[in-house]
Amino acid sequence: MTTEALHSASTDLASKSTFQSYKDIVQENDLVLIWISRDHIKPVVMKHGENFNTRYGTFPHTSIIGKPYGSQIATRTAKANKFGFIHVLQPTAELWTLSLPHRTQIVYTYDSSYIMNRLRLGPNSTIIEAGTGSGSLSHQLARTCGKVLTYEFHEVRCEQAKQEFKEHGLLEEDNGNLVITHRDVCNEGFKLNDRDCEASAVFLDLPAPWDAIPHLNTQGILKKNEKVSVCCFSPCFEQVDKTLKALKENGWQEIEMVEIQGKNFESRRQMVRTLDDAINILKDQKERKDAGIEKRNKMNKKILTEAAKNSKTENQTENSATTSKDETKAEVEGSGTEADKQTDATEQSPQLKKPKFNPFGKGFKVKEGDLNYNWIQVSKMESEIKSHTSYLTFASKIYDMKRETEPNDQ
Ligand SMILES: C[S@@+](CC[C@H](N)C(=O)[O-])C[C@H]1O[C@@H](n2cnc3c(N)ncnc32)[C@H](O)[C@@H]1O
Repeated sequence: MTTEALHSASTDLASKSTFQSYKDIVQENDLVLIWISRDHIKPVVMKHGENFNTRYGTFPHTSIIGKPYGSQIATRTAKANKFGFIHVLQPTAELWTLSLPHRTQIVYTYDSSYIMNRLRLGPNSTIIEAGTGSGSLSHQLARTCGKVLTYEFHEVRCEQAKQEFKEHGLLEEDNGNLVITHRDVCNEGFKLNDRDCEASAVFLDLPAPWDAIPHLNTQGILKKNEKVSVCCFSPCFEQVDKTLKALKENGWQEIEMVEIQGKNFESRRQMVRTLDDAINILKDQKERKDAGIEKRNKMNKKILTEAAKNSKTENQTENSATTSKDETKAEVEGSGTEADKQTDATEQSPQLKKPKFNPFGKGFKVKEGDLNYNWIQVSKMESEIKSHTSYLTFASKIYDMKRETEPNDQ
C-alpha cells in the first residue's frame, strides 16, 4: 500500500481511539506513544505547530503527523552536528502500562496477562475491577472483555481515570465498554443504580479485599448458573491469609495462590577472556602503578625541596650577621643547588602510560562484536524488573441463590 492509500484508509478510523482499533498513519489529535528509550516512553497528543522536546533535540509534531506508526523520526541535535532519534508508536494497553502517569502502584503486564488467562477473559466476559487506581489493568481489561465495571473510592483518582478513559474512547457512554463508578466497595458493595452487574469475573486490587468479598453475594452482582472466577491481588501474606478466610466463608472454591516473577533475559555477546589476557592486564596494571608511585615520589621531593629553600631564604634575612649560621647557610645553599638540579629532574617526570584495552572492564571501550576480538553469545537477566510482586489469590464458584438471603447481602 502506498502512503497515500494508507492515509486514506486510516482517515476512516480517525474518530476511533487508537486503543480500540489499529490505524496506519499518525493524524493530528492522535495520542501517540513516543519511544525515547526502553525505560522512557511518553504519551503525546499530536498538534500542528507544537514541538516535542527531548535531550536529543526538538521534534516538531508536524514532522510526525502523516508518518506511518512505527516510524523512526530524526532531528539534528542542538549542539553537535549529529542526529537524535525517536520512534512513534500506536498506543496499546501494554505500552500504556509502561508510559502512564502513576497515581498508584499498578498491575504490570506479567501479572495482567496471567490474571486474564486464569480468569478466562474474552469478548463475552463482564469483569468487576476494584480499585481502578492508575487504570493500568483497566486498559488491558477493556481491550479483552465485553464489559468492564471498575470502581474507585478516591474521588480525584476516579476523576483522573475517567478523564483518561474518555480521551482513550473507552467509556460506555462514548460507545466504549467501560463504566467507572466512584464507590467504596468495601462499605457500599458493587450494586449499580440502573442495572445488574452480572459479572463473570472479579478482580480485587484493594488493601482489604476480605471486606469487599461478602458484597459479591448480593443478587445481580455475579452471573447466575455459571462458573465465576475471582482474583485478589495482595502484596502481603497477612492480606492473603484474611482473603482466604473470607473466600472460604463466602462459598468460593478451587482456592489457589500464586506469585508471578517475570524476568526478561537479554541476549548479547560477551568477549572471550583468556589467561594471557589476565596476565597481560596484571602486568600493565603493575607498570602503570609503578610509574604512578615514581611520579608521586618525585613530586613529594620537589615540594620538600621548595619548602627547605623558602625556609633558608627566611633564615638568611633574619640572621645575616651570624658567622656560625653562615656556615650552615652555605651548607643549605649547597644542598639548595643540588635540590635545584633535582627539581629540574622532576620536571621531566615519567609520562603515565595510556591504559591499554582491558577485557576485564576498565581501559578503553571495544564495540560489542568487534571482529578483532573473540565473542560468545550469552543471556543476561535484566537488572531492574518492572513488576510489582504481589500474591494472586484465585477462586471460583457457581453463584448460589441461597446466599442472597445471607446477612452480608445488601
Ligand atoms: C493499587 S491501586 C490499583 C491499581 C490498578 N490495579 C492499576 O493497575 O492501575 C488500588 C486502588 O484501590 C483504591 N481503593 C482502595 N480501597 C477501595 C475501596 N474500598 N473501594 C474502591 N476503591 C478502593 C485505591 O484508592 C487505589 O486507587
